[in-house]
Amino acid sequence: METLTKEKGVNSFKVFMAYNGVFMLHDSEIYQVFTKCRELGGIAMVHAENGEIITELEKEVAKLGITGPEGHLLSRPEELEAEATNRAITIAEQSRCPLYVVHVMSKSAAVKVCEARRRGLVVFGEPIAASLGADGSHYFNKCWRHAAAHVMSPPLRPDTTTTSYLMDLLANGSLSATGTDHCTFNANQKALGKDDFRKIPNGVNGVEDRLSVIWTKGVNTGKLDENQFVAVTSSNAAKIFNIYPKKGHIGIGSDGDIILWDSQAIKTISATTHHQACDFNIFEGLQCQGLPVVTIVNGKIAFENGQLNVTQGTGKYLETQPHGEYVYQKLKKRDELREELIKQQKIEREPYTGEVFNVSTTSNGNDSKTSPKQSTEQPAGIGFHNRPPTKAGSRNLFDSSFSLSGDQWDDNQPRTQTRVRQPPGGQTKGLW
Ligand SMILES: NC(=O)NCCC(=O)O
Ligand SMILES: [Zn+2]
Repeated sequence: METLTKEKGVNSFKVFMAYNGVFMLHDSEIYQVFTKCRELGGIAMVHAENGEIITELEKEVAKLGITGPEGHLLSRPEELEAEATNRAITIAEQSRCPLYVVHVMSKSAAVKVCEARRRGLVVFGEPIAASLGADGSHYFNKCWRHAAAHVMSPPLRPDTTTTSYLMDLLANGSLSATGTDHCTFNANQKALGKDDFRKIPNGVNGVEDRLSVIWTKGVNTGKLDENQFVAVTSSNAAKIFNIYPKKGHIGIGSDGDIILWDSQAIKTISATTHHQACDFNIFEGLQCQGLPVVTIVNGKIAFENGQLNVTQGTGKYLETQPHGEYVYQKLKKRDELREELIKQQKIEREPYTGEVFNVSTTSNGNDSKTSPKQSTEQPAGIGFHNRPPTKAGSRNLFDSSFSLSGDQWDDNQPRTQTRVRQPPGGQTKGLW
């Protein structure tokens, strides 16, 4: 990560909480990535789904005889997206790392992003063209090819109000930018999973249609105004990833990447007319009003009159710098204040000078040495368990510190009786 940031112009890192056994990271690993990311001034990105539970649900669904694409949806309920989103936010908060949640697909995951932002955390949520323009009913389509073409993760949601809900959250600033997660496969590639939904390659289209889908579903419905459209499709992302105003802005000094937009132009999206090397389009049949009519890239016309005019190899790698102000300015200030606050909470004490006993409570790996030792110090013959500590060094939870007779392992150590004069619930004369 350090090499990428310092030498290769990379300022964001995506971690996966799904794809168990392949890309999935565990919480401690995510914490380490986020901590490093924060140290480098980068932005952590997350694919938020609970990969371990997905594996279990996949097995259950398959056991019930479901092999088709609907199994993909049934084993990835939106609660698993919301849980992981919340967990990623929690880890980001603890590591004080800015977080960008990619492909927000469900209402409940989006709500987790909203709640975090309401608490002032530096968290951004990105719905995509697919979650704003399509829904999960397609997984139940009778045609295998059709259903499989929609397989992506997290999946499209069967709740058909999800698309407009996510658009509302873009409009009120709770979600920040829109992406596509464009990752297409032809039917014969999706067919890897023809007998087992778990083997269908994940991914759908989005790049070509993103702007028209968002204009149609966002601006034409009165949810977004034109300026918000520009913000959520372009300038917000440029700010978050620290390439503004080179990108995301029209002005002197900015790159000549511009589209001319015709808000009245109409087209019906179809795989038969699109410009993508893919035999399916998840927006097939969607009538869009609002289209790019001319696309200018780096000052040159790349698309006009429905014709693409690009030369392979003219794209440029864009380096991104860490510690972008838009994301990091307030984080730096917060760090200063946090350090101050922690210092203020330090308590000056006289050092403890009494005796120190070994006890059975081991809470971390460092105590593992004392645990076997203390077990030999227990009074002999009273029948306590003597299990060694767990691999992680914690007390073995099967190892009780009590015996059936009521004896306790430290009965040989002196105890003092305590009279509680002001117990909760009122005074008593008895002993507690
Ligand atoms: N999203 C998806 O299904 N495919 C792309 C890989 C990923 O981000 O999960
Ligand atoms: Zn992903």
